[in-house]
Amino acid sequence: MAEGLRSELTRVLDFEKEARKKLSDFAWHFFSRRRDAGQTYQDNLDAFKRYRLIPCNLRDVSIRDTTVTVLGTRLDFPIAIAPTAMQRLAHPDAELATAKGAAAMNTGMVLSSWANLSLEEVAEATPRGVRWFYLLFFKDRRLTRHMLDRAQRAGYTAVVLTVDQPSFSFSRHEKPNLPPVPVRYPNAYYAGDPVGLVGTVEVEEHLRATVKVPGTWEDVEWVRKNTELPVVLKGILSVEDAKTAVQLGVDAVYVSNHGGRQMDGLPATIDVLPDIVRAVGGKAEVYLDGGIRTGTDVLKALALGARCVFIGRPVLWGLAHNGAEGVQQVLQILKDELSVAMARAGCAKISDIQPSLVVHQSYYGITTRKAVPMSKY
Ligand SMILES: Cc1cc2nc3c(=O)[nH]c(=O)nc-3n(C[C@H](O)[C@H](O)[C@H](O)COP(=O)(O)O)c2cc1C
Ligand SMILES: CCCCCCC(=O)C(=O)O
Repeated sequence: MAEGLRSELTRVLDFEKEARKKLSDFAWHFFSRRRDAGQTYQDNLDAFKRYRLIPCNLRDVSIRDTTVTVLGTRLDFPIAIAPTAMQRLAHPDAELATAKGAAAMNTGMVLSSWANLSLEEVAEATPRGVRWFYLLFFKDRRLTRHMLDRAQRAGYTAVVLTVDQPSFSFSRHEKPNLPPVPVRYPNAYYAGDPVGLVGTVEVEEHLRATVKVPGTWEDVEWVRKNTELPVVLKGILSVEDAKTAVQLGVDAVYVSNHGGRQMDGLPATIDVLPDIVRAVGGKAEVYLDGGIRTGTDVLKALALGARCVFIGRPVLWGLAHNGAEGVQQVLQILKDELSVAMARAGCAKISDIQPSLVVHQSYYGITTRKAVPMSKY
């Protein structure tokens, strides 16, 4: 671990415990939230353990190179930050701290449209960072275009469209998921007010009127044709969707089940990854998130065809623990663990990580059945 980042917390899950101590009840429950019984959330974690690693020994792995190129940009390691809403709930520096932590590690960050700071504020604080922007679908396409232009002008280098949210928690049939205190969403608001929205009722009304749910393939096509930025589709789980995405010319397919927050009963992302990689057939980059907590999780995802993985909650735990430095610590732990795992697996560089490194436990006749705990959330 880099000097200055020494900590008693040596594993990513240590940060979860620390975050619990620091976060308000609302923030803790919002971040931990999982849909219904939490089966998908839990399966994201358990599924990684169902894959076994078969190392190749006696190779020279004394020097490891974890660098990777993602959408043409070089990252020091293939672990980046997934978009997560409302980071002010974790730390007063909110998305600024996350961006600084990512930039310090030379990896990428996706800024959420539900960020509490404007995309320009985040960009100004980390001019050399690698930043992508998660864009909402808006009913008014002039607003979509306005946000695309803002993101590009501020130096964001890709647009991420989240396609697994055909409804939001603020839709009428669900309990609102908005914080009890006034918040700013300067990237979700229009009408030229730079402060953004405050107040729960106002937010809900505005969002119902403005945000287009569900987005459709037509919206994806429109965005692709109306921006020079590469387009990433986040939330793909089916082969059919992956094929359509490729046909529409998207640049990357991002396998995600929204960390189990959107719908329960979905498969673990690592389990669907090989089929998606096959369907994409090298015509777009493939990413994955959901349940990544260790370097061996990352190694398995890369072996099964992901070019890069993203982490959601672990970053929020690091942020809650210690702002930008906490985010950096979480990333450093995963980077170090990946490097060690690569050495033990016989891989000196990322391209040495091949599918033959991973075998599903069913190959050995092992069929673990684990009870799914009922969620407390
Ligand atoms: C508190 C929270 C807020 C999130 N907000 C967004 C969001 O604004 N947009 C989005 O596409 N995904 C959002 N996600 C999903 C993450 O991008 C990611 O898919 C998920 O957290 C990955 O699982 P992990 O937390 O196990 O790493 C959110 C997740 C959490 C935990
Ligand atoms: C009104 C704000 C809704 C934010 C939804 C963010 C999200 O994707 C999540 O999983 O939470």
